[in-house]
Amino acid sequence: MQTGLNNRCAGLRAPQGTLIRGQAAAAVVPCSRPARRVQIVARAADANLHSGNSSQSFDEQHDSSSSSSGKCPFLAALPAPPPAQNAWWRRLQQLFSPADYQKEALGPHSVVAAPAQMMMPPQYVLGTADMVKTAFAGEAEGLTTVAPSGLMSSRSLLGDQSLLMLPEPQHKYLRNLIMPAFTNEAIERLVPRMEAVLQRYLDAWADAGAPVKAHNELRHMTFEFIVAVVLGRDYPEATISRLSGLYTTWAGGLLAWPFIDLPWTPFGKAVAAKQQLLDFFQAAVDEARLQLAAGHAVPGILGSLVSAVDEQGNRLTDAQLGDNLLLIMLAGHDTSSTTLTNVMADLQSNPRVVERLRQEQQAVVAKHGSRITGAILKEMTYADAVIRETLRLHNVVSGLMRQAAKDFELGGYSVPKGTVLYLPVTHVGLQDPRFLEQHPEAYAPERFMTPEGQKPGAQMPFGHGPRFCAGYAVAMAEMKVFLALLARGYDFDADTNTQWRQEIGRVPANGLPMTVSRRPAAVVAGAAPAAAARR
Ligand code: HEM
Repeated sequence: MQTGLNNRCAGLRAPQGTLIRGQAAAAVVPCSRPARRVQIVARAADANLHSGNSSQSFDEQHDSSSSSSGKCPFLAALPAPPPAQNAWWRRLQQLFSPADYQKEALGPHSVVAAPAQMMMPPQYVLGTADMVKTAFAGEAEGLTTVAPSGLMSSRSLLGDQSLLMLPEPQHKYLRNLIMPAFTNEAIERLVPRMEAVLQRYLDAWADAGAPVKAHNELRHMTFEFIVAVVLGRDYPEATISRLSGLYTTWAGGLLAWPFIDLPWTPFGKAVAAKQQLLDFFQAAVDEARLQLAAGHAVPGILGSLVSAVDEQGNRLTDAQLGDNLLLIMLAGHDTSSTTLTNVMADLQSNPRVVERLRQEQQAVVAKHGSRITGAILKEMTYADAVIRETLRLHNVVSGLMRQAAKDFELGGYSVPKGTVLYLPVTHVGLQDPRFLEQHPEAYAPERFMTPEGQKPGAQMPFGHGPRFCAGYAVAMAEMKVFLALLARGYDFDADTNTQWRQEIGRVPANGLPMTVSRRPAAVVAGAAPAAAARR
């Protein structure tokens, strides 16, 4: 399939008729260049896709239309967005309090230009869900591209073949090979393993007989979980600890300026940790390939990855597997653990929500027994809404970047090629028009249970478009299994009296001390009246 793009200079179209804070967003700009077709479906035969040569930039591969000398006169006549409402140094706030930064920068505007910084491309902050979605989706049409990370560390630590590093169409090609590992059927097979890992942690906390630091424990739990579901087997505790330590060192290197690769620098240590992780994955990949060749089913996400074949019969290379196993493990544990930490704090503050979670579990257990399957998870609509509500208020990925791959128009403003687009996912989620009249500051999972609330609306905690979170279904299954087991079998009491600081999402300064105890067996079977979490 080829998707054609009519390359008028109105490349990025805001939805027709959208009114953006009093300004009509042009749907089609009346300034045509000859239409140009953009190949967006990846085949191995496409330029160097399988060998993975991604050194050529997206622009070099695809765009010769919007050089500065050939600007569309219509676009040239459009204004630039108004300047951001806050001083340049307030951009630091982006790191510590992203939601406040996003709100202040935008003020009453739908899009603003962040203060210029020397040697840096211009940056626009987009303030409506429609604009943000259009920028995300524009990548599939060749109008935006993943923003180059300002961090030198990213490419060397994430690897050339990481989905996060690849522009289109290489990204799409690789994603098509990777995604079968994340289908509903693939996840269905993982549910028993998920349940076993999560149950073990809950039991250990109950057996501790003393408060555990929930945030740290949830990080361990989600790490062990992701190792188990990706590699499809259990490893001894010593191996998990070693891998977890290597991950911490490796991920720390992404921000370890100066990026000097010497054995004693944090960056050098991260490079060494990455190599050890890749060696570990390579051994698992070699073993999985042997099993596959011998006609055995290979478990876990790795099993699907080593089995994946493109239409020319190519399989994922060692580099593609290594870089993306690194990514899946990184993307798949701190995000979930931080979300679950926030869920625990939100539940602690809202006993009525705990009560309703328990009622849902009693109904599910009464209908299906205590076994959890993928189909049964779908019936846990309240647990689903709880996670969505926590992500609405305490989103982990607060903002994302894209870059204009050519000149285009957005909401009546010109966006020159190269402009970095900051997509303030948290801000637009908090401004979701569906909830503005419904106490948006309140914790109310029920808002996601109406037919209207079930639509995505302005909520994009997992992104949107071609790079939508690959592990979305795994993450939701993991968090729902955890909530189901918790509500069925345990009481908890968490100390939410703490400061929250911004890391990957907001994390509690006190680590969220939490006491866990088992509930009477009758409650698990759905016979006893549900009680709220102890306060
Ligand atoms: C609460 C949990 C999670 C949240 C909030 C989350 C959020 C996100 C977001 C916002 C993106 C889009 C990045 C972009 O557009 O540039 C993303 C991408 C990704 N996520 Fe997640 N994620 C979560 C869990 C997971 C899990 C459990 C896995 C793996 C099992 C995973 C694997 C990935 C991968 C591989 C990508 C890159 C996709 C691509 O570039 O095509 N994530 N995630």
